[in-house]
Amino acid sequence: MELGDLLRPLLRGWTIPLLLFTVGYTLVYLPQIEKELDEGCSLLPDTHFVLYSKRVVTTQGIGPYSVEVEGERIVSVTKRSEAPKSLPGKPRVLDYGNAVIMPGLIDTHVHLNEPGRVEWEGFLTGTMAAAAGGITAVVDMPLNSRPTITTKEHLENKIKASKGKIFIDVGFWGGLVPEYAHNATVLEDLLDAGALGLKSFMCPSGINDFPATTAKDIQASLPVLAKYGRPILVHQEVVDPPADPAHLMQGEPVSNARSYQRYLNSRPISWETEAVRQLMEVAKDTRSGGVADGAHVHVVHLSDATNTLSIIKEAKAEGSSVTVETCAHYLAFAAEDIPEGATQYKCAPPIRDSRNRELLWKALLDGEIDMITSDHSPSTIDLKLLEEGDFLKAWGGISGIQFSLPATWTHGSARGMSIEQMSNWWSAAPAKLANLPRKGTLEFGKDADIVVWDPEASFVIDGHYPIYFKNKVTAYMGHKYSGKVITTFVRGRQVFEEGLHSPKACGSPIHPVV
Ligand SMILES: NC(=O)N[C@H]1NC(=O)NC1=O
Ligand SMILES: [Zn+2]
Ligand SMILES: [Zn+2]
Repeated sequence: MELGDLLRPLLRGWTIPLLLFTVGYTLVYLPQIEKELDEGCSLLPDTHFVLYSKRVVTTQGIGPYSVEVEGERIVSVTKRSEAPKSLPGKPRVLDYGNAVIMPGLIDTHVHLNEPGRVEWEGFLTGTMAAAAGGITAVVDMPLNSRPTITTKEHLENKIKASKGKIFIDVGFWGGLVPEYAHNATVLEDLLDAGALGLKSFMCPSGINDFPATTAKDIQASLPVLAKYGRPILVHQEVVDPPADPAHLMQGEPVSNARSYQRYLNSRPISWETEAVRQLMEVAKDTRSGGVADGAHVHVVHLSDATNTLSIIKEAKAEGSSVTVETCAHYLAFAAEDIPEGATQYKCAPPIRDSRNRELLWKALLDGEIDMITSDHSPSTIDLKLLEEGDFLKAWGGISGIQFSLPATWTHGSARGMSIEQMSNWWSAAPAKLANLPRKGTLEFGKDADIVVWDPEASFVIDGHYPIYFKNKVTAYMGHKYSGKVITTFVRGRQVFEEGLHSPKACGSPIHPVV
């Protein structure tokens, strides 16, 4: 008698119980485990629910819609004049009345600084602030974490460090530095490891381990990026003319260092214009049939709209694959209003005068600037030198990720911006830049990344206002804004509601679509 013959009668009696066990395990027990894993990820117990309001931003326009969410996705977007009824056995209906329901904001320019400079910021605090500001995804810059993210190993290490610490989804830009700019293998490894694109500086970055690239270095990276269809983002300042060394952190003490105008003069418009001129020259390679057809050049944080923008406009018109962002702080503040010694307003390129601010707004409304970011670039409070108020030596970087939505709305609505335009600059356009096809709009099948906010509610950011980023120094302090975030959903999980975050941080690292 063989073993099989022995087992056969045994198995015969066991077949049905075994089958039942397997089916039960798969249908009941496994989902239970998944649910437990997910427990604490959402403030809402439901995994199937409907959001309703009179002002939902859809691809068909803004109006009364219900948005049905099941699991991590949007499963329907339906126009209807009244909220559906909450009935037993049916998905719960969350009726937000006249509030705005909009795709979550995507901020493609943030410095979370972890690992390495966690005293400046970190995954946990940075993404808590983002969630409270209605941001559902960010793309993190390769600096100022330490080490900077210039190799595959560094990126893998960073992705590991984010585990269990992100409340929203986080993608990563890799860093382009002179050392590897001409080394296709290192760049390909970095892109294979998950960098959504590359980022480089055309001037000193403020930290020693992220040196500046020349236009030639950038040009060398473009064919590699073309192969992957990914962008390079460039900090568009070159030290030209090199007349004033005062902006350098280690410079000799100079008189008038508390004067904002003094700082502004130290980083003239010509720095931006010349960098963009050089950059648009190499961006010609991205044109159809060019050696870098498939790559894309993105100008970050445009501050100057007087001389620089026309060069970008021309490059676009001539067929180069180019986009440009500006930041919420350039749209919210003006040099004339910055008090002496108020280094919380120091950033690079600098905030310019109010006439320039109006030109930035005009360029956005005319479609010449593609999108907005926060360039949330915090440091420890001591590096801001608030007591000395020394603009020349203080860390250059504004913390503001939590206030991007209200600042943009307050200043934009005063200039005729619509909610849909804002949504385009803060969600659809950045989703396109980072190539996140599942994000950026409220549509069937997309990630349920959603912000609900009240455009009419206003508030003052004062000492009592809950600020979630680590070092609570911000240019937005003391200002009044309208546009209050009510709640934020990330892939169907309610991660923030009225001052409360979900108990667990269940955001995911974003991997490139291949
Ligand atoms: N290193 C760094 O984050 N620099 C940023 N800060 C800023 O104001 N502009 C920048 O590029
Ligand atoms: Zn920059
Ligand atoms: Zn930056």
